[in-house]
Amino acid sequence: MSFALEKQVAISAVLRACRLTSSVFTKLVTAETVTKNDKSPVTVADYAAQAVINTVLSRAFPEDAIVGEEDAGVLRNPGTEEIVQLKAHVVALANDALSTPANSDELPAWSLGSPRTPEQLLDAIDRGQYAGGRTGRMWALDPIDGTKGFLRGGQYAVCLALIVDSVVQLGVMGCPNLPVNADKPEGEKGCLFVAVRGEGATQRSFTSPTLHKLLMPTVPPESYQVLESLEAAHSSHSFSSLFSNKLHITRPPLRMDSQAKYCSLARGQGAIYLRMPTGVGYREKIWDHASGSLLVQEAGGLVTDGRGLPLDFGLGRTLGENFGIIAANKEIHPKVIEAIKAIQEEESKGKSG
Ligand SMILES: Nc1ncnc2c1ncn2[C@@H]1O[C@H](COP(=O)(O)O)[C@@H](O)[C@H]1OP(=O)(O)O
Ligand SMILES: [Mg+2]
Ligand SMILES: [Mg+2]
Ligand SMILES: [Mg+2]
Repeated sequence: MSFALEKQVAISAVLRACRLTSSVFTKLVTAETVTKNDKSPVTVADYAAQAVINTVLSRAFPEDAIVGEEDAGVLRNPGTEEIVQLKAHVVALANDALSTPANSDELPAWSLGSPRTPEQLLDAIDRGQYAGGRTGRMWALDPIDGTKGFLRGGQYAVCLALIVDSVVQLGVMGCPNLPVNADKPEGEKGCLFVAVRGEGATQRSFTSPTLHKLLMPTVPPESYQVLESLEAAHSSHSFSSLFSNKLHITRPPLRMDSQAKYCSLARGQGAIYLRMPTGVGYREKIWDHASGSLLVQEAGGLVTDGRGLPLDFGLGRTLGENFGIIAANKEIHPKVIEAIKAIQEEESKGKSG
């Protein structure tokens, strides 16, 4: 199945959300960032982008479920003047993003309906509360993946995937701060990555609708480089350094926030995306890996957990008991799994010896 309509709708929704997040960044004030219960940040832009994308999806596919990262709980109980203003700003940004004219290849604003009331937009955010599961159609949405990257002006991605009966069929990611040409870091920024299962991985700029095919290159061992999280709390940097020693990798790790790592890997930067657990029992979320893992697979790579097991998108909102994430091209991937096993064996011998 080609999912042509789903692809067009997802591209339009992600591009609208990316324009919104980019416009917010330059004007963001501290009061517009809230700390969630898990201590991670959420900003006015995360809420507004989720409102925009869920509104577009609900209009095009009213029956589809959505598993989105954010919920509107904080905005529904405005206990302080700051939250009242945050809610007003979310509403204004979302309505603005839904009503501005788009490029000719996108869904036109008129097709998205008239301005939404605050209640409609909060309801749109909360359409993302679906619990996930084994069967049926559902969208996985991360309105801003890498909120810390967004806040520091680094990499972040607006990530949307369609999952049907636990299998990711479509992935669309917008990376506003990623250069269109990886070899020209100071050139035009704003890349959209699109993958459809069985049809390949593609990239385009935000401004031109032409999709360019991505194929992961063969990488000689002396050019291996590890892609990993910038945040040491998100993946084990110490394991990564043991791993680099094991494979005699001399290049320093390429650290960046968000699923921009999958995007970079798919277009030939780095060679191995290594995300090993830090040991605090964090469960990876499906919206953090659905679109990126499909992109890498469609570009010719393999994505599994650290034991070589496939990622299971049918377990609910998380990937369950998965152990880390490994993405690499098909030649390198088995070597990575082997190296991880060897390090773990050495570590356990060290502990028992
Ligand atoms: N303790 C954690 N371990 C692993 N990933 C985390 C943790 N806390 C948050 N994340 C999520 O990891 C992703 C960012 O990882 P990376 O380090 O690859 O940029 C984000 O989705 C982030 O959420 P968020 O979407 O809120 O930014
Ligand atoms: Mg978050
Ligand atoms: Mg995320
Ligand atoms: Mg997020």
